[in-house]
Amino acid sequence: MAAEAQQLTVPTEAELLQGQADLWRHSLYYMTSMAFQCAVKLGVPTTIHSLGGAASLPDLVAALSLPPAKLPYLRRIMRLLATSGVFAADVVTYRLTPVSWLLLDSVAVDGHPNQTPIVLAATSRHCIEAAMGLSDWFQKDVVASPFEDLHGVTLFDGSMAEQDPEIDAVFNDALASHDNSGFLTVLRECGGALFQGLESLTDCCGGDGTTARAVVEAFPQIKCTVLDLPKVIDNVPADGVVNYVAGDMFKSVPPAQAVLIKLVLHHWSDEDCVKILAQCKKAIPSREEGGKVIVIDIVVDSSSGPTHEAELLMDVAMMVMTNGRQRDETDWSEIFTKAGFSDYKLLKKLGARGVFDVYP
Ligand SMILES: C[S@@+](CC[C@H](N)C(=O)[O-])C[C@H]1O[C@@H](n2cnc3c(N)ncnc32)[C@H](O)[C@@H]1O
Repeated sequence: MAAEAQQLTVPTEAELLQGQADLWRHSLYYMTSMAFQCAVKLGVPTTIHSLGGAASLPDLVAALSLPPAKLPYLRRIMRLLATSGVFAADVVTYRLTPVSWLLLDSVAVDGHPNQTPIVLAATSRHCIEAAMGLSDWFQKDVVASPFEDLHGVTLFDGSMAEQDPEIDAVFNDALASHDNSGFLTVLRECGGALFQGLESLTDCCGGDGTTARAVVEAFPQIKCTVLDLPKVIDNVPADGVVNYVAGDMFKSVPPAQAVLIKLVLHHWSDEDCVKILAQCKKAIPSREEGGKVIVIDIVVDSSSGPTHEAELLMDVAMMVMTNGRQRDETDWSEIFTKAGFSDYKLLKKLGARGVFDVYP
């Protein structure tokens, strides 16, 4: 012990000063989230877009109908958000960045729907209070997530709507905008490899059928079925394109040549994923007959940088909000094997998402 203590190197004065600045950063990161939420709620991205893509502070204050006395405060918020990459700034104007392009009302850029609902859900009182309870949660012997432990409901629980319809609507919008984003990129980058030649497909937890309709539009020969909970399916109007089935994926998945399960498994524990995938496997024929499960989900990689940081933040978000987690390729491989699959291929990594073909 003493020998170990002698080897401790005390940080230099300069390092401690840097450490203090880092401590402020880590304690106050939530101010970035709150400033981000504030700009989104005020409608700053859409306003910059409607002003031609560049706006000065006086332009913004006028267009947003803010009291002129708030201009210096808005400057401080915008400076922080420009430093964080949400907006770009030169001496007098603010412009959109890829982040703020994702937050425009009525503008879906390259099939990415407006991501405002995600910002509002992630920065909602429900999520923040659950995250604030993490240390208490660690000391309790409970299996429920901090969110469920605090609020008494899970994210997909029907009783959330009864308890608080407003926040239930925020979460439903957030899930829809999150899950529907980026699928056109998947179709473009690996649609042929995934869907060419398929006769039928079940989208397990396919929500309102947005993904299934995009598949049928690109591959009209595929007969698509969407499975989701009754509370979701009961509110989806028949469209004559997709067959909607209300059910529970833990009990059975409608049979098809392939099952798609997109951005679902990261919400569930390893044990639950094995149960869900086992039901998916029951729904498909053998590999020789073209049977496969298409898993699209986050794959944590070992690199560093903003995408990796986003993957780790999403991992802790899953810990706080659900019993799920984000997984690296080895974790996914173990789950596929435990669920009885013989082989898999990671076809593509698109941003943080991985696209897998998993074979029975
Ligand atoms: C994260 S969303 C996935 C949406 C969809 N896969 C997409 O990419 O657009 C989760 C969906 O799972 C559904 N769900 C949750 N539990 C389910 C269950 N036991 N059986 C069927 N669907 C379920 C929810 O209603 C919700 O629509």
